[in-house]
Amino acid sequence: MPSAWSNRLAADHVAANCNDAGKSANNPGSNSNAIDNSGSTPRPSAPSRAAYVPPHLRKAQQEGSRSVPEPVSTPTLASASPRQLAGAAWGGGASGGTSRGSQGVGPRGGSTGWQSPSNNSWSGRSGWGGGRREPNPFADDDEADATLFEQENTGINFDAYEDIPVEASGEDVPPPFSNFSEIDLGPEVNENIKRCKYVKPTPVQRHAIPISMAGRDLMACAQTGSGKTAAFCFPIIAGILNGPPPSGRPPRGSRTVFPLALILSPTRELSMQIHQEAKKFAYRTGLQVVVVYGGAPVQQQLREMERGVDILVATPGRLSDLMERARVSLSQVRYLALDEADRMLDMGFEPQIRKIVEQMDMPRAGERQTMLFSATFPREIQRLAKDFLSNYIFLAVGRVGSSTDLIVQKVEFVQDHEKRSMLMDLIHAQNENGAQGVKGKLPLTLVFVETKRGADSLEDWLCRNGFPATTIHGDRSQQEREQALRSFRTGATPILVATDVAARGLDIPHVTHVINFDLPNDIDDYVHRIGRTGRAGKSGLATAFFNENNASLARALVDLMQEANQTVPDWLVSYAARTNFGGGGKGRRPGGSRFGGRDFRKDGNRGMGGSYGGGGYGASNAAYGASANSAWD
Ligand SMILES: Nc1ncnc2c1ncn2[C@@H]1O[C@H](COP(=O)(O)OP(=O)(O)OP(=O)(O)O)[C@@H](O)[C@H]1O
Repeated sequence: MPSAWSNRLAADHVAANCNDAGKSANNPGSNSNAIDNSGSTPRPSAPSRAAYVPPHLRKAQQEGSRSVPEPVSTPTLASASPRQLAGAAWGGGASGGTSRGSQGVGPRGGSTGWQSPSNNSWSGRSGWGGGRREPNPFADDDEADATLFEQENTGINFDAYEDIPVEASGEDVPPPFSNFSEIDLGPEVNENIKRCKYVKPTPVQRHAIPISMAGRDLMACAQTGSGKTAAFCFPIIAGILNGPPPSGRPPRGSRTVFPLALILSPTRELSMQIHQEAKKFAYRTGLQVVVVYGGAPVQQQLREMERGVDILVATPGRLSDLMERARVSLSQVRYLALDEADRMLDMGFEPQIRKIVEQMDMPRAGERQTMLFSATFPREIQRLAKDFLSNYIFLAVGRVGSSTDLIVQKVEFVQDHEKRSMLMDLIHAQNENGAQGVKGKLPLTLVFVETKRGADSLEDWLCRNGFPATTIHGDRSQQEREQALRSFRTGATPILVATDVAARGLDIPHVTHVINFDLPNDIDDYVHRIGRTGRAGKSGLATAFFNENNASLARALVDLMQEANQTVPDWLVSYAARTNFGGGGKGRRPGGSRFGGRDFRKDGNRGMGGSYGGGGYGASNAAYGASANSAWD
C-alpha cells in the first residue's frame, strides 16, 4: 500500500530490520544479513547480537564483573536490535533509548534513614541507613525532557478531573482533602511529591488517601490513568513511617523477610512499574521497597530481599513460591493492597490470592489494613472481595463527565479479513495527520489482539510492511517482554501488538491510539485496554474493529460509549438492540461493571447483614453511578 509517508520510511530497509528483529533470542547464531522483505518467503533467522541484559540483572552484572564498569544502557544505535533500528529509521531518530548509564545516586540514608515525620524511633533500623547508597529513582525522569515531564503532570487537561462525581459509602467516611499540604504524609514524602511534579491530588487521591490514613479498609473504583498507584502508596508509606517500629522481625541478613506492606498485582510488568513508582514515593524515607515477580531469576530477587524489605510488591505466583521456601513471612503485614483487584479476585487468580491472604500467616482482615483498587469492580467480585475487608468504605470516582471523556472512542465495522488493511489505513492516516509522539517521533500505537499467535503473526506482518512493531504476550520470555516494552515506551518501536497481558495498569506516556484489532469478550477488559491512552488528564483515541463475532459485546459497548458521551454509530445501536440479551462476558451482570460502579451493598445488602451506606458524602443514589444510565438497573 504505497504512500508518501511509507516512501519516506525507506520501507524495504525498515521491513528488513523488522524481520531480523523477530524472536532473536531463539535464533542466537543465525545470519543477520539474510533479509527478505517481499512478504512472501519465510521470515529469516535473527542475527546474533550482544546479549540483552534486563534492568534487574544489570546491577548483578556490574557487581559480578569489574570489567563492566557502567550499567548496560538501553541499546543505542550501535548496539540496538534490528527491530529497534527499524524503529529509529522509521521514527526519525534513535534517541528514544534512555541511557541508564548515568543513573544518579541519592545521599546516604545515614542517620536520617528510617526517621519518621513524627517518630524518630525508626532511625537506626535497617534500610538505607545501613550505609548502602540509595539509587535515585528519579534519575531517568531527570534525563527525560523536562518540559515533556511537566506537561505530563501539570497539563491543563488535569482540570478535567475536577467535576467528577464521587460516591463514598460505608460508616463514618473521612472527608476528602484538597491539597497535599493538608495531609500529614511527612516531609520526605512531601518532597517526593514535589519531585514527581504532582501539583495537586487527583480525585481518587483526594478521597482515598484520607480514608486509608484514618486506618479504614477501602474498595476504590476510579478511572484508568487517574493516579490510583499513589492513592494506595502514599498512605502505606506514611503509615509505616508514622507507625511503631516493627517488632519480632529478625535482624538484617536473615533468610526470611517480614514485610510490613504487601502490594499484589496481576502482571510482572505492572509489578515492576508499581515498584518504580513506590521507590520514588519512598525515596529518602529509609523504607526498602522490593519487587518479586516470575520469569526473572529468583536468586537476584532473594539477594535484594536479604537487604531488607518493608514494602513488597509482588505477583502472586512468585510470592507463593517464596513463601513456600520460607523466604517470606507475611506475619508482620500491616497493609495489603491489591491493584487491579477485580482481576486478582477473578477466577484465574482468586484461589492463589485466597491462599496468600487467608491460609498463610498474614494477619486477618481487621488486624491489617486492606485496600482494593481498580477501574472496574463487577458486583460478584465485590461480593467476593468483602471476605478480605473489614467494615470497609466503598469509593467510586467518576462516570459520566469523567476523565474517560478524554478518550475518544470509535468503533468501525470490519470483517476479519479486512482488519489488516484497515489497521494499515489507520496508522497511515495518523502519521500523515502529523500526530506527534515522544520528542518529535511518531505517536505510539497499542494494538490489542486476542491470541499470542495472533500477536506474533500481526507483528510479523506489520514489520514486513514497513511498520516497526514489537509484541508483548505470555509466550515471550521476560527479557523479550521487557525489551519490547522499553522499545515501545521510548518510541524506538512505535507500534506494540499486545494480548491482555498489557491491558491493565501499564502507564506508558504518549500512547495516542489504542486499537482493539480483536475486541475482548468482556466490557471491563475493553475499559482497561482503552485506558492505556488518555491518562493523567491527557487525551487519547481508541478504535475498535467490530463484526458479527463481537455481537455479544454490542449492548455493553453502546452503554459504555453513551456514558462517556461518545458518538455511537447507528449500526452499533441496531446491533445492541438485536442482541439485547446482555453479553459483556464472564457471567457477570451484562456489560460488566462501570468505572464509578455502585457499592453492591446498596443492592439490598445481600449477604452483608450489617447496615452500611449510612454515612458518606457525595451523591449516593441514582443521581450517578453506573445505574443511572444502565439498561439493567
Ligand atoms: N497528583 C498527580 N498529579 C499529576 N500526575 C499524577 C498524579 N497522580 C498520578 N499522576 C500520574 O498519572 C499517571 C497515571 O497514574 P496511575 O498509573 O497511578 O493510574 P491508575 O489510576 O493506576 O491507572 P490504571 O487504572 O490504568 O492502573 C502516572 O503517570 C502518574 O505519575
